[in-house]
Amino acid sequence: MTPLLSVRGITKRYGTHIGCADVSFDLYPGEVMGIVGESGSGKSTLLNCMAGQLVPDAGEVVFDTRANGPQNTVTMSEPERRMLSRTDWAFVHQHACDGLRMGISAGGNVGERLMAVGERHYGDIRGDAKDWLQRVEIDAARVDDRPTTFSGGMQQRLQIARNLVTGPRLVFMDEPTGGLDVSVQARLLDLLRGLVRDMNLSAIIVTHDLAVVRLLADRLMVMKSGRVVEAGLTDQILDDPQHAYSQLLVSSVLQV
Ligand SMILES: Nc1ncnc2c1ncn2[C@@H]1O[C@H](COP(=O)(O)OP(=O)(O)OP(=O)(O)O)[C@@H](O)[C@H]1O
Repeated sequence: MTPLLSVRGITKRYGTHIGCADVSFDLYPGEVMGIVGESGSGKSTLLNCMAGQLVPDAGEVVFDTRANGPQNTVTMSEPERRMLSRTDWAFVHQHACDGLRMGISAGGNVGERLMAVGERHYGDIRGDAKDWLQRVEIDAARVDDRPTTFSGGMQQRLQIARNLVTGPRLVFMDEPTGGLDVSVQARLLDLLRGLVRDMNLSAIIVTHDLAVVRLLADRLMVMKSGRVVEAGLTDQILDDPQHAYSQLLVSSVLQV
């Protein structure tokens, strides 16, 4: 099977400082990869390099495009990459305000992404937007309300609807449950798990929270100082971490 995403030797420096170094892995269709590590370990740098938001100093990110098969997204043209990020890719930010347009309605937020891929029929767009609001457990009657009137959990669910409405195949998530109350986090995780399964989504999830990866990720990469120190099946790493740093990470969480 062709990997959906093939990452080879991704390295990003900030001046002389290493953001991430020599990261390689394959992600297959329907697979969810978790990236964990302490603050400053390079998780966001790696995620942004993979999602085309940062240009790596070295390495390739090869994505199996629908139209032309595997393509290196690091060297593809900006318009091609932009089109990918509207169609096949989605990016869920930690702070919903970074992924939503707070000044337009909830329906507008979902509909905008449909229009970006060529949908023009107002009635269809509004209908799809309402359907998606319901799928993320937001009352369709709120379609004309602005996200500023929503709770933090609702804003995050709206961001997810906006991202998934165009049927992407790969979703990048940066701390999707960060900053939310524990009960709100649990509901969001349940929702995400259902959507990933129903849509057969592939996802890469950066998080501090091992409960998030335990629930969502098939595989895990543990990062420290910009490098991957351990990679493997999530349950295996969490139940029997091999690297001293992974052991510390797992035990420090268990003690909380
Ligand atoms: N714009 C930048 N300029 C200089 N150094 C940076 C920049 N962004 C990140 N770094 C450095 O690169 C390293 C990796 O940072 P990164 O944000 O990728 O880590 P992280 O694991 O995502 O951390 P966090 O969990 O706190 O978001 C850190 O040492 C950080 O200080």
